[in-house]
Amino acid sequence: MWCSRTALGRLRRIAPCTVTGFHRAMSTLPKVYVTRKVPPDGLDILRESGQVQFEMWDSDDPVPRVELLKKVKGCDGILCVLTEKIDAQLLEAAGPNLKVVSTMSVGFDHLSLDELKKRGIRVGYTPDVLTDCVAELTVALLLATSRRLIEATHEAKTGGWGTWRTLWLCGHELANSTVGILGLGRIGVAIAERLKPFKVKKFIYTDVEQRPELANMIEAEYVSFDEMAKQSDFLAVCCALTPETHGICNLNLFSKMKKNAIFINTSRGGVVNQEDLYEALSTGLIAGAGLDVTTPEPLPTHHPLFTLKNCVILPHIASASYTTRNSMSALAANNLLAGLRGEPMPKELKL
Ligand SMILES: O=C(O)[C@H](O)CO
Repeated sequence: MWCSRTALGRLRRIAPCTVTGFHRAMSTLPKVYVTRKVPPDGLDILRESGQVQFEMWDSDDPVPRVELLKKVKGCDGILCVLTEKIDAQLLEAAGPNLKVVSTMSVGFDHLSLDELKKRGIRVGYTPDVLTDCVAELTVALLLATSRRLIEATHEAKTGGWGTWRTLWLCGHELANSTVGILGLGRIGVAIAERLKPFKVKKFIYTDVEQRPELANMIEAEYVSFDEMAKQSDFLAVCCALTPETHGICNLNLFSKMKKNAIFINTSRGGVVNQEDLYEALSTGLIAGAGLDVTTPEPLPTHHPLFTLKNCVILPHIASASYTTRNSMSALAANNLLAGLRGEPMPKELKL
């Protein structure tokens, strides 16, 4: 069902539509496929633009690949989320009309950038609008891990709470600590800004190159990867997943970290070697880990990491606030429409 504005545009959900004269009149509008039921703000923008006709996979679950390959055929634009692999096979299936791919995510490791570039397809993504939300969740996860909140509520609920004990459920505090940031960007800065009032002593960061402008905002010192491992009491991973960062958090890193260190990852699961992390956590190389992202997602419930009390695992919810998810969907829609008009996108990925 292909939908546009006016009568159909007023529908909050995309209801199945029958082919009518109205649809035939729309048939010259650029065709867009939306790969998931995205939050309403973005859908309203698409409908009210009058600029496109679009079809949406109207579900919270991912569109099956076979269906996706069928649906993108002949499309001018695709609005996707991070579970859809936009690779050579999909771009071939879409065909030569495809001009814009707009992802409702700041991460773009699901997009084959080389293949997109080769075909001159422009790419929109959604940085900035999720920075506060992701930073907030990162701090929550860090505290939940370092102060053992999940273990503590479990003990309270299940009869483990006996008398007050001097070292029971002790964790590690932020006051006077050194916080390391692996990959300093907007999100790393926002995390540091939130952690500063907890009386953190020092922020350090490492990256492929120094980022003086961002670092100055939080008075962070640039250090080598090894120094970051050695000095950090808390280490927050904020880098994008690229071939260079794939598996970068491995035994080499964990074995250099302090025994009281807390490792936090809200970027992508692929930056972590999970077997090595399991070893580090289970042998006491580091004190704890908080993960919002894993490989794969969802992480199977029988995965060894779930057996560890010192590992807190969340189901990729860092940007999950109503406000942020709506802003992401609105930005993704606006990127798509601008790209199809041949104008600069509000947030375009430079390929
Ligand atoms: O890449 C992103 O946008 C996050 O991982 C999900 O919000």
